[in-house]
Amino acid sequence: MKILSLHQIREADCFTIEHEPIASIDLMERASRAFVNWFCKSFETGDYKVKVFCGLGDNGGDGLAISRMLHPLGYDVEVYVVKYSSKESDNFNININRLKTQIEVNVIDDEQFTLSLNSGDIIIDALLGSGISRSIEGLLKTVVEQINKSEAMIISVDIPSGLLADKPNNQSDTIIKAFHTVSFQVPKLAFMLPQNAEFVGNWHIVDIGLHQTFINKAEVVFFYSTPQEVEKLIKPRAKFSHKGTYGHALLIAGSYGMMGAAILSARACMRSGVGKLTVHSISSGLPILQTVLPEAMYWEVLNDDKFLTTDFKIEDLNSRFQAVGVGPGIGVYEETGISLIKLCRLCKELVIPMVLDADALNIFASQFGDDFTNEIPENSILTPHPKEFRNLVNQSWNNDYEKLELLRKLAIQNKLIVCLKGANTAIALPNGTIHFNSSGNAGMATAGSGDVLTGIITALLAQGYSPDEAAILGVYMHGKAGDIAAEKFGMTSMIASDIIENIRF
Ligand SMILES: NC(=O)C1=CN([C@@H]2O[C@H](COP(=O)(O)OP(=O)(O)OC[C@H]3O[C@@H](n4cnc5c(N)ncnc54)[C@H](OP(=O)(O)O)[C@@H]3O)[C@@H](O)[C@H]2O)[C@@H](O)CC1
Ligand SMILES: Nc1ncnc2c1ncn2[C@@H]1O[C@H](COP(=O)(O)OP(=O)(O)O)[C@@H](O)[C@H]1O
Ligand SMILES: [K+]
Repeated sequence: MKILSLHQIREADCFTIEHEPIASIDLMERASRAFVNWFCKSFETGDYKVKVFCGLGDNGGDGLAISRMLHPLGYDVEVYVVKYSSKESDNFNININRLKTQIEVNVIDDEQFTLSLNSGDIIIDALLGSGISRSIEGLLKTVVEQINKSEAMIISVDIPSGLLADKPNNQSDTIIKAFHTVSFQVPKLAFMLPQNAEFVGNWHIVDIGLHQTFINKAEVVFFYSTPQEVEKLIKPRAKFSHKGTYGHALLIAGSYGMMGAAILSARACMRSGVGKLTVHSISSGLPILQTVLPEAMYWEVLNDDKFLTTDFKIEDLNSRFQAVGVGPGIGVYEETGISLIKLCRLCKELVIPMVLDADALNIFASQFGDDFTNEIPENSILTPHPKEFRNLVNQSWNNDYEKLELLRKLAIQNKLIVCLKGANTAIALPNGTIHFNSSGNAGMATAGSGDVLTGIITALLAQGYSPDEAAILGVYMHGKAGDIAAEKFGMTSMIASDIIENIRF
C-alpha cells in the first residue's frame, strides 16, 4: 500500500472531486460514514457519552457529520466546537447547519473553560486534521491538554490533532494522544515512526473511495506492506520438486558461549523451506548443533575452539551454496573480521547472495570504519537493529525522519537492502523506496528473535527469491510467526524458539 505525502493526499482529494466526479461536501459525507461504520463495529451503544471535539476546518466538518450520523444510531452524542479563530471552512459551515437541527452544539471560546470528561466517555478528536500549518497554541492548546489529561478513550479522526503527517513536529508541540486513530484511505508516514507511537495509538485505515487512477499513478518513496500484498510473493512448491530445487544455504553463526544464536537461526532457516543447510561453526559447538538440529549438515571451524577463524577458499563455496547468512553470535574478534572479509570477497566474486546480521555488522562498524560498505557485495541484505544501525552509519539522528533518510542513503549509495528492525521494520531498497512491515508485536523484543530472522531470509535467498523479495517476505513471515506465538503464549511469555515453531509458509 502506498503512503502518500500530504501534498499527494490533497491532490488525490481534488482529482477525485473532479474525475469521479463528486462534490467536496459529499466526499466529506463518505469519509464520515466510513469512520462511523468503523466506530459502530468497534463500540456498541451503551451507558457512556460520545464527546465529539470539532475544529473549524474540514477535520472539524468531519466531526460534525460524524455526530449527525451517530446520534440517530442511539449513541449519546455531545458536540463541542472550539472557536479558536473567526475563519471556518465551507464544509464546516454546511455541516454545522445540517447538525443544528438535530443536536445542540457547545461552543468553547474561552480559555477558562473547564471540560467535564469522565473515564467512561469516548472522545472523538476532530479538532485538526492533515491541514495543520503551525503548532497548536492558545485555546486549542488548553483543550488538547485537558483532553489528554482525561482518562477517556480518545479516537482521532484521520490523524491525532497537532501531529504533522509527514514531517517532524517540534518536541514541545501539543498533540492529542489517541488510543485509536481512524485514518482516511492511506496511512500517514507519521504513523510508522516510533517517536509518534504515543500520539497515534492503534491506527486503522478506512476506505473513502479516493480515485484509484490517481493512487495507481502516484510515485511514492514509502510503502506499507499489507499481508495480502506480501503473501502473494510466496512461491508454491512444485509437485515434482526435490531438495535440490530449494537451494543449499550456508549459515555462519555461533562462537564460544553463543551457540544458541546458531541454533536459532539454523532452525528458522530449515523451517523456511530451504532444501539443504550447512552450518559453519566452532568444533566444540558441533555436538550441540547435531543433537538439536539433525536436519542440518555441519562444517566445523578448524584450528580453533572459540570463534571463527576460517581462511575461506573459493573451492569452499563455488557451486555449493545458493545463499550465505552470517553474523548471529559470531562475536567481534579481530580474526573473525579477517575471515568475514574473505567471505564477502568470495561471495562478491561468485555472486552468492548474502545476509549480514548482528556481529557481522558490528565487526564492519568497529573494524572497517566509514569504508565498510566497500567490502559488502551489492544487493546484500543487512538486518541491523537501531543500535547496530547507528554504529554502522556512525551518525546519530535528531528524529525518526532523519533516521529514515540515513537508511535510504545507505541503501541507495551502496546498492544494499537494509532492514532496520523494530516495530514496523523499515526495509530500504537500492531503488530508494522504503517498505514498512505490517506484522509482529512487542513480544518479539526478546533475545534471539533477530537470529531467527537471519535464518528465514537466508532460506528465502537460497530458494531463489530476489534479495528485495526475500527481505520483504522474510521480515513479514517472521512477524507473522511472532503474532501466532503471541496468541499461544502471550507477548510477555513468548521466546524466540516459539517464533520458529510458528513459522508457516
Ligand atoms: N482527502 C481526504 O483525505 C479527505 C479529507 N477530509 C478531512 O479534511 C481534513 C483536512 O482538512 P483541512 O485541510 O481543512 O485541515 P484541518 O486541519 O481540518 O484545518 C485546517 C485549518 O486549520 C487552520 N490551522 C492549521 N493549523 C492550525 C493550528 N495549529 N491552530 C489553529 N488553526 C490551525 C488552518 O488555518 P490557516 O493555516 O489557514 O490559518 C486551516 O484553516 C482531513 O484531515 C480530513 O479530516 C475529508 O473530509 C474528506 C476527504
Ligand atoms: N516491539 C516490537 N514490535 C515488533 N517487532 C519487534 C519489536 N521488538 C523487536 N521486534 C523484532 O524482533 C527482532 C529483534 O531483533 P534483534 O534486536 O536483532 O534481537 P536479537 O539480537 O536478540 O536476536 C527484530 O526482527 C524486530 O523487528
Ligand atoms: K483529528
